[in-house]
Amino acid sequence: MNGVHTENAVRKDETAVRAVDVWKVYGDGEVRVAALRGVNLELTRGALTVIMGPAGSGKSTLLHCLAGLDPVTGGDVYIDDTPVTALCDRSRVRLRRDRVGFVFQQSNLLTALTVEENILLPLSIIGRAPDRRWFDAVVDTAGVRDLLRHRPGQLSGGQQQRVACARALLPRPRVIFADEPTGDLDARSGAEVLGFLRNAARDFGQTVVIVSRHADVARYADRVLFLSDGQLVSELAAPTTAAVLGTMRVCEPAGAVG
Ligand SMILES: Nc1ncnc2c1ncn2[C@@H]1O[C@H](COP(=O)(O)OP(=O)(O)OP(=O)(O)O)[C@@H](O)[C@H]1O
Repeated sequence: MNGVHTENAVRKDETAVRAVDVWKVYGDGEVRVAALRGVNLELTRGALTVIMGPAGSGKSTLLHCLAGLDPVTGGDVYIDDTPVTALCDRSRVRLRRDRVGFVFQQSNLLTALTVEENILLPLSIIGRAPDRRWFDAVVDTAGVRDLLRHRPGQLSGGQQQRVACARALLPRPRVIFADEPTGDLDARSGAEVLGFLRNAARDFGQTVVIVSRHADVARYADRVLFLSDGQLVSELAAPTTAAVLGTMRVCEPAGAVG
């Protein structure tokens, strides 16, 4: 892929994200919900990890806690060796800005800007100039070169989401967190988005974490973790869709797996 390698690529066997006995409790009394109940995990640098589980199992909560978007109730999260959970609000904002990339179900592109301006926006905000070779590699991998002068309103949902992925990757974050990135897309567009994220991990050494409740997402993963009722209950390495469905049937309440 254009011979572009990141600093991440040579440090592939290190731990990029670590959670130690993470708890997240919402509310108290009768409305108390323990969304995460003692989650421990280590995610390897340069791997694409998918966190799966049924609706309400705590996937989004876990992603938000790992990414420093939400404070935890107990336990610790580290990105590299930085203790995310021990940072003050300002430092957490800086960590998210400098070291974390996000892709959400909606692409959240700015409609007044061109595709190119959207992709460059995170760097523009912090006054960093793009490395043109890296920009080209990211744009070509995302398959959006022909769209650079378009505005988001002129793109399909799948194209918009690939632009959002390119925007997340361009600053070379330590981790890209994606929350149901294909939730709004048809199968083909979803496959293109997931293919992009997998290539970012394989070819650029980008650490990627995706949460999803759809078994077909797992075929792009190096590793799948299964969350049930706020706890990690199982995992598979480089799984087939059939293996994922089998594990989901064991892990999930009856009738939850389609
Ligand atoms: N802000 C909040 N306040 C109170 N409870 C919450 C809040 N956010 C999530 N929860 C609860 O925490 C639990 C886990 O929710 P979460 O959204 O993390 O699950 P999920 O696996 O991502 O679900 P889905 O697949 O439907 O998005 C659920 O019981 C949910 O109702």
